[in-house]
Amino acid sequence: LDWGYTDDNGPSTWAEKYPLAAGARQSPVDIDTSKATSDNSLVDREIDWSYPSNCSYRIVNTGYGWRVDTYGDDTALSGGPLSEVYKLEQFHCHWGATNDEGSEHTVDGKSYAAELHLVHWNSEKYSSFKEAASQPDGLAVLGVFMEIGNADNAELEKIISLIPKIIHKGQDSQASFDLDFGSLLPESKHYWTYLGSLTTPPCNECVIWTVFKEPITISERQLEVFRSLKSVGEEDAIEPEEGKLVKNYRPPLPLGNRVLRECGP
Ligand SMILES: NS(O)(O)c1ccc(OCc2cn(-c3ccccc3)nn2)cc1
Ligand SMILES: [Zn+2]
Repeated sequence: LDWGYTDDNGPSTWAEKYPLAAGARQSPVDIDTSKATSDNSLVDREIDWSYPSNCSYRIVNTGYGWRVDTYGDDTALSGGPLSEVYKLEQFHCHWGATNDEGSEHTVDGKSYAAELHLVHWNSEKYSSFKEAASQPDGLAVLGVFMEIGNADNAELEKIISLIPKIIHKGQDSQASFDLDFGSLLPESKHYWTYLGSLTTPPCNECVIWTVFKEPITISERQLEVFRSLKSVGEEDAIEPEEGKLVKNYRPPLPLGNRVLRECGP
């Protein structure tokens, strides 16, 4: 792997091959709640999403985690900090080896056990995800914190049940399940928003981030399934315990002189 999350290819080494990783508009950041400024324009234009209740998906092991590719047709994200309508491209998750780490964004220094990212691209201004990913307003990512709860997350379970089919890097599985995205998002629409980047190489500074304040819950068992994914292909004959994707989060980068806005208490 030319980049990853181990000591020899992890976040502190990325800038060697991916110079954007050393930029001034990088993500994630620590959300210092005392620095957040509330902004009436965010309140006036409520963030709004519409996702289909059921459509076909492809889940893939990228070597860095699992990713569900949606075929963004009748999806739409607008309002809040966004000036155009964005389409859902994919969603994925970041987690840690233990439950006291794993999220990418932190809140006043606190980490959550995992963080879900719903990745959208500006289909009003650009003609593809890849084109949008090289523009400063190209992507809109919704970040949802995940904390450990007793109950399984029923919607996530539909995804987790497919993970045993994609244990090795490069494996994928086609599934058409009816996914209620609404329940992958918290009840409260309160959020923080700032301008940032992809949190993995090539670290393009193309993301308008919206991080919800309220976490959703996931069970310890479900998180363990995430950690059973491997970062190597089936053909890489290595020890069974080696190559496990036990963590895939980038620690926070400085907010610098960026504005951090919030909507809702
Ligand atoms: N973790 S996250 O939600 O920030 C996040 C979201 C999306 C990402 O896309 C990776 C990517 C970008 N490109 C790309 C290709 C051609 C041109 C430009 C970009 N290819 N793969 C990475 C991290
Ligand atoms: Zn992500």
